[in-house]
Amino acid sequence: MPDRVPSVLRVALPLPLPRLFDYLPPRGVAASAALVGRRVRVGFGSKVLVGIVAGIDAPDPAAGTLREADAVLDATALFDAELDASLRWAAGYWQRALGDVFATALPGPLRHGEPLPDTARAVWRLTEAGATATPALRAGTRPRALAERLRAGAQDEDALAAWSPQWRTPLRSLARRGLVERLWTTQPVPGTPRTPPPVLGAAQRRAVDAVCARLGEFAPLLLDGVTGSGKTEVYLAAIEACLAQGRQALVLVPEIGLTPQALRRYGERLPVPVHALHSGLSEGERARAWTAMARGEARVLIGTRSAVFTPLPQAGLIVIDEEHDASYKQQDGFRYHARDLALVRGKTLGVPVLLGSATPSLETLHHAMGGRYAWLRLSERAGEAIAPQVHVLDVRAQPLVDGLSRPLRAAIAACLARGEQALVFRNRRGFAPVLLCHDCGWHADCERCDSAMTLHGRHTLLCHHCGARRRVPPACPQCDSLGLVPQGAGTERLEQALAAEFPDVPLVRVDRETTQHRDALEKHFAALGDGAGILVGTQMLAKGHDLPRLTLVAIASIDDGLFSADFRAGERLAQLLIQVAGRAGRAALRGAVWLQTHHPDHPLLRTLLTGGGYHAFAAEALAERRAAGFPPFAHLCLLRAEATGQAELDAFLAEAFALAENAFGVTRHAPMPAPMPRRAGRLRAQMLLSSPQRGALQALLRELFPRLHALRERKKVRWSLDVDPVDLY
Ligand SMILES: Nc1ncnc2c1ncn2[C@@H]1O[C@H](COP(=O)(O)OP(=O)(O)OP(=O)(O)O)[C@@H](O)[C@H]1O
Ligand SMILES: [Zn+2]
Repeated sequence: MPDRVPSVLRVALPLPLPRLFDYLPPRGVAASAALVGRRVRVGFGSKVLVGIVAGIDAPDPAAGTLREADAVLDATALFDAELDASLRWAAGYWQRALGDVFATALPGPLRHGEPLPDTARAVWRLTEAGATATPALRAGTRPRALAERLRAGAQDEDALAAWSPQWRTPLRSLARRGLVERLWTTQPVPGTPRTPPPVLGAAQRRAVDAVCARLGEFAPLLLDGVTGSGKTEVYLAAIEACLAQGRQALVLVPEIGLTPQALRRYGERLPVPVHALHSGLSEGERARAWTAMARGEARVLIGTRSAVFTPLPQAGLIVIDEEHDASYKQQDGFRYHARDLALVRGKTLGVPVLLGSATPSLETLHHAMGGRYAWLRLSERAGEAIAPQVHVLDVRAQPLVDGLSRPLRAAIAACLARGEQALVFRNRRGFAPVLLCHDCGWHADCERCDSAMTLHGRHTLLCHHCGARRRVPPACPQCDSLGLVPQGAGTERLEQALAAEFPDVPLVRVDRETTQHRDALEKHFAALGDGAGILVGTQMLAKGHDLPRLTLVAIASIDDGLFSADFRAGERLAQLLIQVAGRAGRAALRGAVWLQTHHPDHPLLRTLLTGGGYHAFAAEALAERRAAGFPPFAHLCLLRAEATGQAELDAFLAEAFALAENAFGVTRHAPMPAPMPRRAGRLRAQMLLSSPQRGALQALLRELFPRLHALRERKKVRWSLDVDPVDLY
């Protein structure tokens, strides 16, 4: 065999090891560059894995006999040149094995080696007989309404489902009479009846024009618009312009932003079917949406974090709604940030990336202030709505019963009496955050975590960190007193108190427990009706919802967030407060916000609520970050480690610390316990690296990552590198 001829496949396997694996091509297949980007099935130890050919190379003379790959699974590469380049960049930047990154980017079925799915969609249209018969169908019936709808054009099943959850019944009735027929197509279906857009305000118009002027080139743009200012209308208009140029659009939304309500809004306004990609879908549905975009059949995709990995062969625009949202950062495994990856893709693709928020992240705001991002502002609410009035309620000298003061109860009562709706916000689920012994001060802590257990109902203690559950003890385990009292109020307790006080209005609780399914939120809103009513809930209520009768937002407490040690805690809290306050008075009715606090003079609250609002807060916070050397003025990487024994943990971090010794331009901070030093029975510690130069930090990480993998201690320690961590926990 002539040596040094490229004849082995360098395969990226879905393993956390930072290297590629060499295989001979399957018998009868030549190792050519054309194989790069295709999936192969290979034996690995006793297992069979699906990997992606990352390159073709000459065999390493030092390597022993190589195994043959079992099969090549694709006729062409799965990732186009841009996506391939972006994924390689992501693997390098967030320090993750390429095989793992490739696997994350693929929908489940493709990752497991299945063929690309069939992407044809079922479409219904009137038959000739149906077109003739429609006017004769009984008026006011559902079959008639459906036939009228189909007269305007054929509709795919998603559009019908968005029109009515019970669409199948009238459809069957028409089908039985031969009035409708189904066909399968991969083409977008034209002629879907659409809701006309509102007339845009001047600021909205300017923003749309600014985006449209940049179509066809990379441009990062921040759409900085107060809550209810009509940012979504700007996205929609920009997407329409992008579609009119024959290009595709990708819209990213936060985890909980993608309600059926939001999907319907896009679906009814855009002239093409809107595809969705999120964790509520089956793996097969996700693979179909991914493939339809890859083939150019789908033109618009809305999805959560992982939708950022969708191929965009005819990209025109990327929109990131609520760009500040923490759910864009993956918090385990491959810790990528979807917003940042979207910006990199936008640059490679040469398309604008539109970041929207009422409370932009300090990083993004800093870029806008420095002129690196175009800064589009919407400072007023759209249509008739005006900004809500804010009242800060000093509760230091007020008796709180079940977490609610008398003036707040009165404000809620007045709101309900006007036939309007109130939202009572508390970012703690459960009945009470702490169970305390009134006599000796004992409180119920988790046995496996350094954390208090939350009381749920009357009898259950639950750890929100490890899921541990136990029954409330009959008496204090320390002093036998019977005086165990719940301290503070979670959503469950607020719900009970409000139900007792206002028994005649619908009351809905929205938190993780009551909102398991994706359409649960919509059911909750439906149960609220459109008269007087109360919503109680956590931050799930803070985002994106538009309830026209909602005029009062009551913030029961955010005091526990005011004194957190995390450098981003203030930013998070400010964003949450502004977002939840932004639910009040979004339509014709004026809104009000009431905030109960024991710290009315806290600088964050003063600046945010009575001073200059979010931008004044952000200016102060940026000055503090600059002084303290925190992002965006420094770049961080957190090495997190956990182990069952303290000695292994310390030894691992000591070695890591030593490895980082000679890094140029990077500060290595001494290892220390994590803010929660014990979780689920494991000890946790961390080491922070920081640098004012992204490049210097990246250079260190490139060296450090493989060396950490080679450490002797690594086997007993679970560790991860978190580049640009969103929190230090
Ligand atoms: N130009 C307009 N004229 C009249 N109504 C409008 C206009 N633009 C938007 N609206 C309406 O104002 C409301 C708020 O708009 P939208 O949901 O787009 O705001 P947003 O900025 O995305 O809000 P948030 O960030 O708070 O979720 C919606 O009911 C929308 O239909
Ligand atoms: Zn626990």
